[in-house]
Amino acid sequence: MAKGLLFVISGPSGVGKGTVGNALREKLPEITYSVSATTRAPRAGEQDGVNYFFKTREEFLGMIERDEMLEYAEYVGNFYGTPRDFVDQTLAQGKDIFLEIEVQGALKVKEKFPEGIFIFLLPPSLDELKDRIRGRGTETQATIDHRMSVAVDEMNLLRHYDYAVVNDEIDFACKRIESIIIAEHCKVHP
Ligand SMILES: Nc1ncnc2c1ncn2[C@@H]1O[C@H](COP(=O)(O)OP(=O)(O)OP(=O)(O)O)[C@@H](O)[C@H]1O
Ligand SMILES: Nc1nc2c(ncn2[C@@H]2O[C@H](COP(=O)(O)O)[C@@H](O)[C@H]2O)c(=O)[nH]1
Repeated sequence: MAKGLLFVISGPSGVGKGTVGNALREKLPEITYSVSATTRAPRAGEQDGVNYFFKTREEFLGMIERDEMLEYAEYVGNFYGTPRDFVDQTLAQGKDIFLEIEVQGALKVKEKFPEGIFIFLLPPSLDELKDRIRGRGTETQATIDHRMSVAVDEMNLLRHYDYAVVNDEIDFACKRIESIIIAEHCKVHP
């Protein structure tokens, strides 16, 4: 059986990875998403095992020691990582898998899966990015400032990606990503 394709969608915090991801899941219910582990505290409404696997720092470090992470990164004071087994099992079943992760982690995945498809979601502008993070209402002013300063460094790493998708309108961004998925599956040498 042919293995599935691994898609990585990344981009700065607040650009809309989660929002576009949710819209894609509605349109393409067959898509499998990896659920990350994090040491960040849950936000209101977030559920363990659905949005993230919420871990203590000790539990997370244990997962790293046992080599259970495909990649992990420390981002704005918390650890985030992709559990390896679920990704391997999904690909082995011939299904595509989608990772929604920040840029340091995406580059680590690229070292291990150079055949992966790396999509960078861009904001229409930095001002719009700041408005989106602020508008979400989940971060303190200090965290917004920290995330914005990281965002500038992250956008300088766009050259390592295969595709750049501007998230101006959710529907347009979804269509662009759907087109990438279709094109990747039509490749003679995927
Ligand atoms: N195309 C868009 N136009 C306007 N607002 C948007 C758009 N896409 C997302 N948003 C809004 O921007 C905010 C941030 O979106 P979202 O939480 O999906 O970003 P994210 O990239 O997943 O963030 P993080 O990396 O911090 O998890 C949300 O309030 C969302 O409703
Ligand atoms: N390297 C990884 N980054 C991840 C993972 N899961 C999520 N993320 C990214 O972290 C930031 C912050 O997320 P938030 O939920 O606190 O806003 C964001 O860019 C996520 O995409 C992961 O497994 N590895």
